[in-house]
Amino acid sequence: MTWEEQPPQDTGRLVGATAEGEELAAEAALRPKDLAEFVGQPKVREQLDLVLRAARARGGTADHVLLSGAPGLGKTTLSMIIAAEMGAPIRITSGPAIQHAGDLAAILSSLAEGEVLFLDEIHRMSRPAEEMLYMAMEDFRVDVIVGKGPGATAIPLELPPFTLVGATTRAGLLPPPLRDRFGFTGHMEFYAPTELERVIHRSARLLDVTVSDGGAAEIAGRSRGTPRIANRLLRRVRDYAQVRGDGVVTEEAAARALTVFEVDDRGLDRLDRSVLEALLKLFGGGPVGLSTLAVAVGEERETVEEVAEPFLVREGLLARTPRGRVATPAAWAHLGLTPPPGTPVAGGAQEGLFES
Ligand SMILES: Nc1ncnc2c1ncn2[C@@H]1O[C@H](COP(=O)(O)OP(=O)(O)OP(=O)(O)O)[C@@H](O)[C@H]1O
Repeated sequence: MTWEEQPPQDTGRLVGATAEGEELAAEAALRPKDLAEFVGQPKVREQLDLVLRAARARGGTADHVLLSGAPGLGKTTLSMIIAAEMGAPIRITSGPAIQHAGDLAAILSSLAEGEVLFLDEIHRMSRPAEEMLYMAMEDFRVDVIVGKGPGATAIPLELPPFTLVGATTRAGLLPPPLRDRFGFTGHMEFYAPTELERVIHRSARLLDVTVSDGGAAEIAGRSRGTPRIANRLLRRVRDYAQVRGDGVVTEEAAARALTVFEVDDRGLDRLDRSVLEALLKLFGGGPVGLSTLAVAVGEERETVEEVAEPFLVREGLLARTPRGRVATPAAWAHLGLTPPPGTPVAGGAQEGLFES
C-alpha cells in the first residue's frame, strides 16, 4: 500500500478501532502519563523501560523505536510516554501528512536536540520522504535538493540527535531498509479482558464514574481487545446509567446499555452481525464469494473485507477459504442457529483452510 491509498475507515462505529475529531480530545484526558500507569503489554513495557533507562543513564538520546499493532492499542500513548520518560518534547505527525521530502526536511530541521518525533502510519509516507528519512535516522543529516534538473544541488543539513518513534499497523509493510534503522521494535498485542478491566477502572476514576467489577467485566468482554473501544463503550454506558439509572455502572446497566447500542456480548455490532447472518441464513454457512456476500448485506466489498471480516476471522467466526467465505461452528452457535445437516463448516479437519 502506498501513502495515497486510504483503507476503508471504521470511524463512526461504536466498536471501530480508529478515532478522529472530538473523540481525540476525549481520549487525551485518559492517556496514561508514564510507563507505570500504562496497563498491559508487559513485554513491550519491560523492553522499553530498559531501553529508556539505559539512554537516560548514558545521558544520550534514546534509539529510534518502531511500534507495530492494530489501531487503538496505545501506540500514540506510548510515544508520549517515551518523550515524558526522557524529559523531551514531542512532535506528532503522520505518514500521509508528509507528501514531499521537503515537508519532512522542514520538520526535521526544526527539531530540538533529543526531541521525539512521532510518525504515525509510517508505512504510508511517500517514497522520496522515506529515502530522506533513512539518512536522517542513521547520520542525523539530510540532503536538501535545491533547484531542478542538471542544475540541482544537494545542500547537506546537520540535524540535532532525535528519537524517531514510528507507528504502523503492519510492520511487514515497511521496506527492510527502514525497518532495520530502528534500534527497537515493540509489537503491541490485543489486550486480555482482565487488562481491559483495569483500563476501564482507571478511566472511570478519571471520569468520576462509579463502575462495579461486574460492570467493568461486562464492558471489557465487548471491547474487542482494544482500550480505545473500552473507553468509548464506558462513555456510552455512563450515559445510559446517568439517564436510566442512578449513575452507577453495574453489570446489568452495562449489559442493557450495550444492547441498546447494538454491541453484543462478544463485541459484534450490527455490521458484523449482518455479515454473519447473511452468511448463515442466505448461504447456509457458505462457501460464498466476497462480492456476493457484500451485495447481500448492501455494503461495499472493501467494507466487508476490511472493516467487518478481520474481527470475525480473529474471533474464529468466519474463515476465508480458496472457495469463499465459510462460517465456523462457533458462528452458528453465536447466532443461536443450528447448521442444516451436511453443512460444510470451516474449522473442521475436512476443510483445507488458508487465507485467500
Ligand atoms: N495500555 C493502556 N492503558 C490505558 N489506556 C490506554 C492504553 N492503551 C491505550 N489506551 C487508551 O486508548 C486510547 C487510544 O490509544 P492510542 O491513541 O495511543 O492508540 P493508537 O494505537 O495510537 O491508535 P492509532 O493507531 O489509531 O493512532 C487512548 O485514550 C489511550 O489513553
